[in-house]
Amino acid sequence: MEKKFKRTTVTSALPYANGPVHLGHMAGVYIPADIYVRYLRLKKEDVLFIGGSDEHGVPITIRAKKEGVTPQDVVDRFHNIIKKSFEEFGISFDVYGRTTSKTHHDMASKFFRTLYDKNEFVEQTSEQYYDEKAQTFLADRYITGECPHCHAEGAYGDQCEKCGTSLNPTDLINPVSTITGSKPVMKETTHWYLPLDKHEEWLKKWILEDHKEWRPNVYGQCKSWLDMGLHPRAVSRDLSWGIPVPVEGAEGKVLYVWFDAPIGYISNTKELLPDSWEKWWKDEDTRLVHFIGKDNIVFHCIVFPAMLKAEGSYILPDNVPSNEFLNLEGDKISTSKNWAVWLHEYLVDFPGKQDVLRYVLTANAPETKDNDFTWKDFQARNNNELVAVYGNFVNRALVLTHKYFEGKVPACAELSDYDKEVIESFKEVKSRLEDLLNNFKFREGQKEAMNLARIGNKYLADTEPWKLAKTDMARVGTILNISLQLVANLAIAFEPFLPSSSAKLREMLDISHFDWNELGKADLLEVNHQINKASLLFEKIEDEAIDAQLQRLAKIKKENEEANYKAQPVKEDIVFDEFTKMDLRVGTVLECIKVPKADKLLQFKIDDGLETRTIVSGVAKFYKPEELIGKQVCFIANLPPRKLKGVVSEGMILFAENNDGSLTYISPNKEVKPGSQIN
Ligand SMILES: Nc1ncnc2c1ncn2[C@@H]1O[C@H](COP(=O)(O)OP(=O)(O)OP(=O)(O)O)[C@@H](O)[C@H]1O
Ligand SMILES: [Zn+2]
Repeated sequence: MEKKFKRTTVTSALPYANGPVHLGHMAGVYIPADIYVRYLRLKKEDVLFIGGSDEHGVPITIRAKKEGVTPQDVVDRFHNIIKKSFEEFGISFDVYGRTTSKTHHDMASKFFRTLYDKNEFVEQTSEQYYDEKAQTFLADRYITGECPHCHAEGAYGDQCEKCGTSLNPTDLINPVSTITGSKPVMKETTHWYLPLDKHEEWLKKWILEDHKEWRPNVYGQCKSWLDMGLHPRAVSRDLSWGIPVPVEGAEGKVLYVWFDAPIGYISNTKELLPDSWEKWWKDEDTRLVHFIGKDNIVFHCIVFPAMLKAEGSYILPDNVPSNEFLNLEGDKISTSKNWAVWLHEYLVDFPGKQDVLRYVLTANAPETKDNDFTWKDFQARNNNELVAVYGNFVNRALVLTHKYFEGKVPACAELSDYDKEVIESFKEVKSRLEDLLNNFKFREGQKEAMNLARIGNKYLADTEPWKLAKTDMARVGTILNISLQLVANLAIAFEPFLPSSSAKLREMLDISHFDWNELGKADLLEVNHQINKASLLFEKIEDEAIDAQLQRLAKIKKENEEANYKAQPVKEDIVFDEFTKMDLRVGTVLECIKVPKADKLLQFKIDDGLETRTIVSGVAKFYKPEELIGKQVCFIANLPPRKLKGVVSEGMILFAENNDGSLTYISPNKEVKPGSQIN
């Protein structure tokens, strides 16, 4: 039997304070967590929603060094940007803390010390990479090299971003220090390890047997980690930015960021509730739920539970509803490549449209597999669903009420069978929606809410009250009463998903509050209740706004291609004779025309010093024919003639191909006699 809990602690992954938050973060973690929490609050359950910034770790120190500021400056800046974005999008944290707070330093330090004193760590001395120039060990992102799995260059000491494999610095091929660029040496250092292998037994039972209800993606990832066998994991690092290891003789060592970050959930709870935080973390009647993205599954399902268990006084998570990843226009979202839609920038371009983004990101949430965000889909969902279905229905119901009944809720006359059917159909929404939300199925849940508006639109289209106004006002009253009850139901059903639209709707209905328990009822608005004027809930998004976004992304893509350009590797050696066999010459372009019926081809007449020869080249995309007349070009003179689209080409003009694929002709930098040889 399912356990009945007294309260729920909901955590959402601590965003790393090394950049602002983007669409992927919202779709993966914060919107689903917020929907869930709002839903529980509406049901009047006891719930705490914990958030905060993750402010330690190497990428922050690397950024600080690059910008010539302190790590504290970096995290202060991004903590504030991130916190503000969450507020603007209605992510309703009870507390939003940070891991640089004193409360957290004390909490994490104490946690480590407890495990240390209980002998839950193993201490190991091993040889690790050390940068002699910078006089420092090279943890995580301070070291880079070739990935041993996919052989991509630039893999980091903790992970290859290309293939996603997590790595140890010693796995890297040809490692170099990212601080000085020098080749590191091996040097002995001592660290503390959490022996996950000792926890394997109970973790297997707890996850694989007792939590079969976890999402298949989460369960599957855990199973594959457990099947591979767990190994001790270092929980300290030789770094200066972080929480000092609270053990004598551990100078210059800090807690590994993945050890301290999840403890941040606990610290932030304590920050909010200094005296009563413990019941949210230690009482068996508390249900703990972690919202995260898929790259955090192992930490929340295996490492953090092992830490909690080792400590001994904490509860374990009841569920970890992790999402897969959201991509952007077909490519992986990446902070370092600026391939993202940043929340604060979105609001500059689409002011007041927080709920539109919430809607689209939930409609398209990566709940079972990776999904793609596209601006065209964003526009279509806004225009065809929010505007045409939800907004349209609300607007029609309210406007007609004002038109025929001066904005007063009309009474119901006798109900037709069809009216009764419609009322029945929205009665069922509550249990269906609850079932979906209880099981973290937010996409389907939102569809269910939207279905109320579809029912409403169909009801108005079928009953056509505007045609009855001259003949049967009592019937018009009935139809509008039912429609307005549906509108009130929409305000409740959408409350967890689109909170600001629901607030707007309540304002239009002049009702300050609805109870979740009222969802599905057909008597939410009393007869004669005066409603306010209708205003638009959603507005159409035009093509220009979408084109501007697509252009911005195209520009970023181009800049990334430029930045990542690398020349092709050199071809295999040839023998010198083969080179001398090639007859390379300079010629002067006498004529140049487009080849008829061939988009790509230009036909040249070249003075080669002996005669006039015809050469065809596929460069019509890059040059207008007249631009090339009179220019000197280089060509291969001794290729056998070849027919191209009906024209015989006697040789090949040489072009340099740029990284974007464009072609540029090669010319001697001073005029030479036509036919001059290139040696
Ligand atoms: N594209 C995405 N889709 C879904 N979830 C994501 C995405 N990107 C990040 N997340 C999740 O958001 C949470 C916070 O992310 P975090 O701040 O650690 O950034 P990150 O994973 O380093 O992302 P990035 O490299 O884009 O900055 C994590 O749980 C992570 O799994
Ligand atoms: Zn790789």
